[in-house]
Amino acid sequence: MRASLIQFEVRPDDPVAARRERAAELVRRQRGSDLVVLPELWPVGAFAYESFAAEAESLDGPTAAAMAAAARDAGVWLHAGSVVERAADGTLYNTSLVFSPSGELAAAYRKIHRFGFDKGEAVLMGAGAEPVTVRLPDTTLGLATCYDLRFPELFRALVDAGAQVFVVPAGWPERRRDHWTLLARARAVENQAYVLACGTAGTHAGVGQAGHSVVVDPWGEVVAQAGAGEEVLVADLDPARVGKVREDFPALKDRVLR
Ligand SMILES: O=C(O)CCC(=O)C(=O)O
Repeated sequence: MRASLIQFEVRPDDPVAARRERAAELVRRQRGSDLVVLPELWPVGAFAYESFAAEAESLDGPTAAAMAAAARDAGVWLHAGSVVERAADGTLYNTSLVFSPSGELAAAYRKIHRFGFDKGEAVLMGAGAEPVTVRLPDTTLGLATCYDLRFPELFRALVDAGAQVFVVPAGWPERRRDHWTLLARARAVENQAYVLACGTAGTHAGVGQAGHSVVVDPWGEVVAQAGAGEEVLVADLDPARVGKVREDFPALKDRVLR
């Protein structure tokens, strides 16, 4: 199973429409992959708080439409990263979208742990409530977004729901890059699952981005890792390896607290 992580650069001077077109074109170029992943809030920028309300869209808005078409054109499963969703009651959410190769919306996940403490996303957005998994032909994805990576209980809930591959779009800051790789590996080791962690490149809203998207296998080994700039990171996953690691070293069976 081939995964392509598009470590997109949110260029501050690009209008949202241009970012959308560029991202769609990058997805189309991944024909031959099974799963393509984009990062968190790439249409607006994860730290461009002042633009969240103006750029919010519904789940059949322009980004969803462009991503559905790109998934269909490329014939891939597409985790399209996240958008600022405006729900019917006006609440904003940081919502990840997954499309099937025929362009159907297969899943939407509202980020549960909002980042910013007393500002930014934490005050501008509502919190999601439901862990989300997505069944693919060969595996099951578990969805998490950026700051969620710090909350192992979410990943355990996803494992209990059958997840074998965690997909984590992010806009992780350069300042905490060490945490990014460390936490991605920790979530892989403790859950004996693949982690596909796809961040952004460049600087937007004055926040330098970590890049260094990473694919970690169920033993915690780094299979592939990007550099700092815009890049497509390609890695081959063996879905059978999850079952093999869980069978050979059955630590998940020794859980006591649920
Ligand atoms: O947890 C972190 O260090 C980064 C989190 C973050 O930037 C986010 O969730 O948008």
